[in-house]
Amino acid sequence: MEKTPSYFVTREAPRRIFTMNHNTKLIVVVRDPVTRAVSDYTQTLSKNPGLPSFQNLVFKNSSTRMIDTSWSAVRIGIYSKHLENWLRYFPLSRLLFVSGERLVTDPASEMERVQDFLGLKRLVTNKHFYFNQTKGFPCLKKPEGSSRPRCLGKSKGRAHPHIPSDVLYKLRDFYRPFNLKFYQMTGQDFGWE
Ligand SMILES: Nc1ncnc2c1ncn2[C@@H]1O[C@H](COP(=O)(O)OS(=O)(=O)O)[C@@H](OP(=O)(O)O)[C@H]1O
Repeated sequence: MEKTPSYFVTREAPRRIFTMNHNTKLIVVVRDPVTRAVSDYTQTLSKNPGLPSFQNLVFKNSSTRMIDTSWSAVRIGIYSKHLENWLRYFPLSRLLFVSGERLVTDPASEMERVQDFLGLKRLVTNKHFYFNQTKGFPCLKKPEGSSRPRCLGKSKGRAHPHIPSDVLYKLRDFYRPFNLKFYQMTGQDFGWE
């Protein structure tokens, strides 16, 4: 097993992985691309506090308010475009799309889908998770090799900065057709508004 968020959006990755093993099963966690962009920005901001504001980066120029698709935080969320590249090499049945939202609201059922997809026994179930009020996310009750509960680290589930709502609307409008295309391609409605 191997993971990195960048595989899904790297042009050469499908061909390379297909050449390595054409039976590879691929699991992709996707979340609302607008929240994803803000999350991506938040992560970069944490490493570079002098970064311009989100609204400065998201538009090509502030008067036309055209979305800057060359900004990686925006580009990565155009899931339908990336999926097209993968479908040149892999049938849809080799890909599983996990909902990032349901991974938070109902991790056990998303983990069931993962285990079924991999042909594994459903060993990870509801009883392995609890909702940690302080973290604001589900955590593992008892990870393997430990008797203590474990949440993901500080860099997962960070507070996002406030982004003006008109900026978010613009971005939402931008993604809408790509999201619909993605729902059609995957046969899954992720419910991003
Ligand atoms: N259980 C649990 N605990 C904490 N965080 C959770 C959990 N489930 C999903 N998430 C969401 O995961 C987001 C971070 O994952 P990333 O994909 O950005 O990580 S990485 O790219 O592999 O570094 C992170 O995004 P941010 O909220 O923007 O920090 C979380 O929303």
